Parts: sequence; C-alpha cells; structure tokens
Amino acid sequence: MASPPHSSSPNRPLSKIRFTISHNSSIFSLLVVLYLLPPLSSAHLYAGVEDTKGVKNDLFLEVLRDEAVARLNVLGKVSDADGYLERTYLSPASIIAGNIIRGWMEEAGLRTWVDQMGNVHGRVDGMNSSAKSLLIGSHLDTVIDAGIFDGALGIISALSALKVLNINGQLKNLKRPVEVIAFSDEEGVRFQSAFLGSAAIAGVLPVSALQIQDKSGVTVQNVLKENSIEISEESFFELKYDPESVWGYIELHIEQGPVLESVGLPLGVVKGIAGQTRLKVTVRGSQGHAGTVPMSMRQDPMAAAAELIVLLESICKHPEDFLSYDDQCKGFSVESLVCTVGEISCWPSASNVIPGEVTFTVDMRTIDDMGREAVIYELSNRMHQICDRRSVSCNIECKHDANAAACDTGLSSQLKSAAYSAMKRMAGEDVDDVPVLMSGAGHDAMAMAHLTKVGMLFVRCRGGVSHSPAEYVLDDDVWAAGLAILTFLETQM
Ligand SMILES: NC(=O)N[C@H](N)C(=O)O
Repeated sequence: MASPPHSSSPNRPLSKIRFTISHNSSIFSLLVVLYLLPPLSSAHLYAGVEDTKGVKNDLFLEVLRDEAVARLNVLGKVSDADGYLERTYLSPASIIAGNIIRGWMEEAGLRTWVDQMGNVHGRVDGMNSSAKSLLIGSHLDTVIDAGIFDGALGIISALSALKVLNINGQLKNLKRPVEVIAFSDEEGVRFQSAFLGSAAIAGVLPVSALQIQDKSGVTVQNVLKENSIEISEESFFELKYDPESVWGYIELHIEQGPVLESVGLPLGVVKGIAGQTRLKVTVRGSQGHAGTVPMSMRQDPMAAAAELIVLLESICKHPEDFLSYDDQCKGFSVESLVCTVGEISCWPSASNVIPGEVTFTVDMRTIDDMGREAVIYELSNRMHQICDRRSVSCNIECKHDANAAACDTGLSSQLKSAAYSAMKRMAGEDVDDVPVLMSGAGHDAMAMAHLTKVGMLFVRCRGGVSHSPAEYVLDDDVWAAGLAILTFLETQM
C-alpha cells in the first residue's frame, strides 16, 4: 500500500519508534510496555509530587499527565500498518493493544477479562459488589491513518484516575463497582457497522451482525474464531448487561472539533450526540474499452457516481431546496446536516478501461433523526433517477444507523462539576464555567444509552483536528482529563 501523503512530516507522533504488528503475543505486548515506559515507583507517584513551577501539589501530575501521555504514545505505536496508525476490529495490533490495556487495568487494581466480542474489561467491586455499577468506557480501535488520542484518551484517563485511587488505598471506598471497558470496535472501519463492542453489551446488536463480512469476505464470527473466541447464539445474548445491574455510563473523549479551543478551556460537557447513517452505494454499468466506445454509447458507472456524489453534496448543503416540508415531516431540522463520501473504489480500476462497477460510501449525520430519514429518502429517489437516466444500475444499502442520543442531565451536571473543580484545582483560582457542547462525532455512549443513563466529557484538541495523525492534545489537557475523572470518582465514595 502507498504511504500516506504526509508520511515525512516531522510532527508525526509515530515517526520515532514504530511497531508493525504481524503476530499476536501477550509477551510481546509486555515487552513493548516495559521497553517504552519509564519505571515509576509508587512513592514517587503520589507522595506530593512537584508541579511544573516546582510547587508541591496533590494533583498526581506523574500519573495523570506524564504516565498517561507516555501510555498514549505507547498505544499510538501499536499499529497494523507501517508508517501510520491503523488498528481495526480484532486485528493483530488491536489484540496487542488490548493486552497492554489489560496490564494497565491490573496495575490499577482491577480484575480483568476479555468478552466474546473482544471488549477488554477491568472491574473493581468497591464496598458493595452487588450495588449497581458505574461503567466507564471508550474504544481501542482506530480509523486508518489515525491520531493517537481518539478512543485511547478515554481509556487511559479512566485507568490513570483509578491507579491514583489504588495507590492511595481508596478503591475499597468506592460505594459501587466501577468497571472500565475498552471497546473493541467503535469506528466500524473493518465491518462498516460501528459500535460492535458497545452495542453487544447494550443488547442492541442483532445476532446477524456475526455474519457481516469485511472486504475480504471474512465474517465477524470468523474473526472471533481466529482469535480463539468461539461465539454461539446463546453466548452472544449473554454479552448484554442487565440494565438493573448498571448505575450509569460515562465516557471521556477528545472533542474532535474546534469549540473548546476557541473558548480557551480544556474540558467541556456533552449534552447530546448526533445520529448517523452509513450507506454503501454500488453503481454498475457496462465495462469497456476506453478508446473505442463512443461517449454517447457508454453506460459509465464512474461518471454516474460523480453525479451522485455532487447530488449528495448539494442536498446536504441546501436541504431546504430538496425537501418538501409537508404536514408529516414539518418540524424537523436539518441545520446540522453533514455528509461525506470517504471511500470509493472501482472495478477493474485501470486507466484504459471504462469501469464495470463503482462503489462508494455515504456518511450522514444530523441531530434530528426524522430529518436524516427524510434526506435519505429524497437522496435515494434522486439517485435512482440519475442512474435510470444514465442507464446504469444503482444499489443503496444501509450499513449502519444510529439515532441521536441525549446525555442524562443529572450525570452531565455531576461531570460538569467534576470538570469545573479539576480545572479550578489546576488553575488554583476560579475558572470560567464549563461549556456544554453537542457532539457531531459518534461515540460508544450512543449504544450504551440503550442500556443506561450516559454522560460524556470532551477534551480540547488542537485545531479541532481528528481522524488524522495531526490530532493533538496538550499534555496538561491530558492531565485535566484524568483529574476530572478522578474528581468524579471521588463523588462515588
Ligand atoms: N469519535 C469518533 O470519531 N467516532 C466515530 N467513529 C465517528 O464519528 O465516525
């Protein structure tokens, strides 16, 4: 595969040491961690460390910032690709990453296991093992050519906070069990169906998902089997947590947008997450010779796909020009509508051949689920009209659909207070109120909202950039993230 266009950038976090994973070995994972992490004695970790100004503090700088940043860099080097970060569902690198995370969970005093969808769990019972549990999660998979913070920051900051409690002997004081879950699939890169891990736990993943195939025809079930996970229909349904056993779910994630940076604050609270749909569009025409078939006689799926993609852009930029607001759909809002074609391929893909088939993806998001449905309806009709006019066939398949999710107001205000006091503890003075944001990006919290109340914290990232190796979070913002989770956990004692 060709190198990404920016592979020579001096700022790339992966450029120093790169582990390209071609085998699955927990010993190897352990060696990676031992090699990369400077040893920190526990006395060194919590007994009044010095902050950047040389002042003693109780802000656990070495665990919540320095070690957390080192861990982000460790995970950021665990990749299936050479020269960029890629860790898709149950790939060799994701198994290594899961083993590393499991080690960190155990070090934080958690009991660990891997479930039948490949999610990595770490749990501490606290004072009452039968009380409803607090779940904290984020994902360990990545997109292709990813940044190192997306997903990993949420897992690492939760483990750092629990490590501080463990070192201070406070895990036993938690009034309810706390369980960290590193979800195996949120991005949906390999199977196009996002949230395989969290949706299974929330009980909203259909058992038919086990038969979804990746590009090479391997099913989810095969991939699990390759990793020694035999899943039956019965064990699949056992993955679902009993809602009665869960108190709530929280997730910390990089914002992946520019709002926090523009207001100059490291943390924000999420009030809701936009709904999303993924389509796969396949256009078939008549394959032929590029030099001999007259333009008027072609059934060219590439030219048709180009027209379909421009149509998508027009609808998503100006939905009001395309949608008829009758009594039925009156009231929906598509203001926040965003649409993307991120992947396209053709067959046979040669410069002197009119393609026989073109396939592309559509990613569509809005806060308003009814609005998204109306846009998809209109888009599909118009796409079919274009294909008919061009004498090509067009198949539109829905690969993923998740409705918008609202965060719980009570949990959000607890997270807001935790974020506020973390920022205040770091600044040593009053700080501005914590902003409340909507999330355009999807999160495991969307699936978990089917199981329990959810709340989310966002962390500032440079330029709002994500799904890119240019993704960057200041070390001190990593610290603020860990401190906010720690402060939240302190309310659970
Ligand atoms: N946080 C993310 O980037 N999540 C998703 N996979 C998404 O929004 O596409």
